[in-house]
Amino acid sequence: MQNQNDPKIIVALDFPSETPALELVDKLDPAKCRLKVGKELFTRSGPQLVERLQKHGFDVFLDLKFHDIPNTTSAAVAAAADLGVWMVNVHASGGEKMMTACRERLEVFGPDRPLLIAVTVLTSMNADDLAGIGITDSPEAQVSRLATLTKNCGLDGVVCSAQEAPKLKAEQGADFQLITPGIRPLTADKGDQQRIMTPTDALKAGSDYLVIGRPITRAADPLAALEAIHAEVQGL
Ligand SMILES: O=c1ccn([C@@H]2O[C@H](COP(=O)(O)O)[C@@H](O)[C@H]2O)c(=O)[nH]1
Repeated sequence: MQNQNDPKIIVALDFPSETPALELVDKLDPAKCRLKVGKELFTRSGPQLVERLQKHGFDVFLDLKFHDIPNTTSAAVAAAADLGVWMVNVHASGGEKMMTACRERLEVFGPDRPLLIAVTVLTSMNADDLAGIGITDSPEAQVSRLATLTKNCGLDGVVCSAQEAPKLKAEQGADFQLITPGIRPLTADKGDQQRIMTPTDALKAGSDYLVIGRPITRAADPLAALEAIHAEVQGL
């Protein structure tokens, strides 16, 4: 069930175990943020933790970025739907057949199905990284191509950098959801992210949801860091 407040900030719970994750979650308000469970925490703590977070009232984005053959991937998104998550994702580079199979598999879950989105180009990648895997187009062009494929397969949106948001909103329309990691307040470390934007600029550029991890979770006072971002974007 979707959070009626529709908070735009998704806190990435990238922790090595559920103890520090729950320590932070206990201080958070589900009216003000959603939570993302990714590969590390899910591999450690599994579906039980996701259920626990949901019982606390949080919408959960299960960020496992499935990438496999259509039969395997569609079964995995159905398992995520059974778990009751708000959002689940696959890699767009898995292609048309895989994404279509996933979308079709979720139809039986009706209107309460999770949002199904596809990762375009990881925000940690720049043009050189793309060239390294044989893609000579710019990240922006590759993101556009994969977003068009994703929309044609009937998915709800993509993971991209906020830098690509204006182009994608123009090309794919306002309803196509843009979930943007690589969010960095001005004072935050870039870390391994390449295509970054501040929370304010990202929302102004057309991001629907901001995925924010280390600027909150590694802050000396994570709650204060989240509150500062929340205050910054309030009313945008
Ligand atoms: O392209 C992508 C797709 C997913 N992510 C995930 O988002 C968070 C970002 O965390 P930060 O600490 O704010 O960098 C992380 O869980 C990634 O797995 C991404 O960064 N880029």
